[in-house]
Amino acid sequence: MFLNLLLRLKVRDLMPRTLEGQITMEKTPSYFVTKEAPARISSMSKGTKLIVVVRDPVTRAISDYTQTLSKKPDIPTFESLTFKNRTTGLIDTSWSAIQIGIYAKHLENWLLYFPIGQILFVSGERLISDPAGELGRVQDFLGLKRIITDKHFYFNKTKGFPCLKKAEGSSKPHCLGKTKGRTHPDIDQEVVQRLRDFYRPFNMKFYQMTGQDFGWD
Ligand SMILES: Nc1ncnc2c1ncn2[C@@H]1O[C@H](COP(=O)(O)OS(=O)(=O)O)[C@@H](OP(=O)(O)O)[C@H]1O
Repeated sequence: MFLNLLLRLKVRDLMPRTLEGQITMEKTPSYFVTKEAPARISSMSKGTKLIVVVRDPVTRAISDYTQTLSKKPDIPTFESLTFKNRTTGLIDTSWSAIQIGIYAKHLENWLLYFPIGQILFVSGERLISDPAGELGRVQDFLGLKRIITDKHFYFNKTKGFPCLKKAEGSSKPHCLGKTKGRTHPDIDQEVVQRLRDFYRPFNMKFYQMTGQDFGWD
């Protein structure tokens, strides 16, 4: 209880003051999967708008593994970490790369504290194929004028991703850094298929809960 209060005070202390006409934002990838986060955020401010970027959980798991591999090249293969028992095909749901992609389960936790309308789900896939469209949804959700449009983006062939025509406060184009948009290792297609089958029911539940079909199957 004391720790909870301390953490609340700390987060609030770290946040800048929000003046009239300003929005204060805070971003941490792990919030969505942190058990204590909904209660803490709700007790700090019930009206907080929440934005969650989600992508196909299978690609997400591979992306997560790619990130770990870049820091620890000696870890076991993705295939061996995926299974508790490869012969029976039992998936290791305690591996965080797998666990995080069970979005329906994490969302249930948030819905105990926030109405679904207070959460915007951004498609990670559309953020790449149509960044302006997806950011249009974000601006609408936040009650902002649609300032960021198609005009702000171009597709950078070398990077293989959309980039900004001009970075903030600069006249130069800007792409995200090297750690965003890495090449993923080739994963055994049988393992990928097994993971698709594993996530399907959770994805369906997630589509139902959010009223959005993310098209991951
Ligand atoms: N415009 C643009 N440029 C580069 N990358 C883009 C872009 N839009 C979305 N993405 C995808 O963002 C993925 C990296 O985001 P992260 O998962 O690291 O984000 S976070 O740190 O968890 O917030 C990253 O995942 P990987 O491809 O696995 O590297 C990208 O697919």
